[in-house]
Amino acid sequence: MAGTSQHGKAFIRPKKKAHLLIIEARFHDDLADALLDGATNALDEAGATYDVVTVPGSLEIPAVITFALDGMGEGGKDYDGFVALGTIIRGDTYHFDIVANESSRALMDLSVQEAIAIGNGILTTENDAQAWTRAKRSEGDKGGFAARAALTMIALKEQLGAQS
Ligand SMILES: Nc1c(NC[C@H](O)[C@H](O)[C@H](O)CO)[nH]c(=O)[nH]c1=O
Ligand SMILES: CC(=O)[C@@H](O)COP(=O)(O)O
Repeated sequence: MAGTSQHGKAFIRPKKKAHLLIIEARFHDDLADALLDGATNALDEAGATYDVVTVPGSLEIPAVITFALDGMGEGGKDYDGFVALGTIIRGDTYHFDIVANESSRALMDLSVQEAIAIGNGILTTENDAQAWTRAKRSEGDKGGFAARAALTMIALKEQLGAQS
């Protein structure tokens, strides 16, 4: 099936027992369950631990990462990385482009400017069918992919010397 390759050899695991924050947008509830199932399964398999916070829509995800980063400087919980989960399905208006482009742009800005490990598991699809194919753990498992991507970025940060 097109678009669901897992690129398994690209994934590496951190040496440390990583603790991550999963931020899930539940705008599409059942799809959110499927993405979370994939992400938590991948982190469990890797021996990582995680907290989960829920937001209404994908546009809220990047700010939660900023809240967590601010909290880490103020005695809050430490996170080694972040997993963003959500589904954006095209509707009739330009809103799709706003939500899809701005959520990804903000995640990219955060990852580069703050040097943090983020796995982007926000689906942007034309319809429900495309979303389900990608969200299900038994099919595209994009939640699992995003979690493994976050772990890989944590490992690369370890290897390249930037300490969190
Ligand atoms: N249409 C979708 C949204 N829209 C909601 C926004 O993300 C946001 O919650 C709202 O504008 C309030 O700030 N979110 C998704 O995750 N998926 C969609 O398809
Ligand atoms: C993200 C979307 O496009 C969406 O859910 C909004 O739908 P619409 O553009 O029909 O208002």
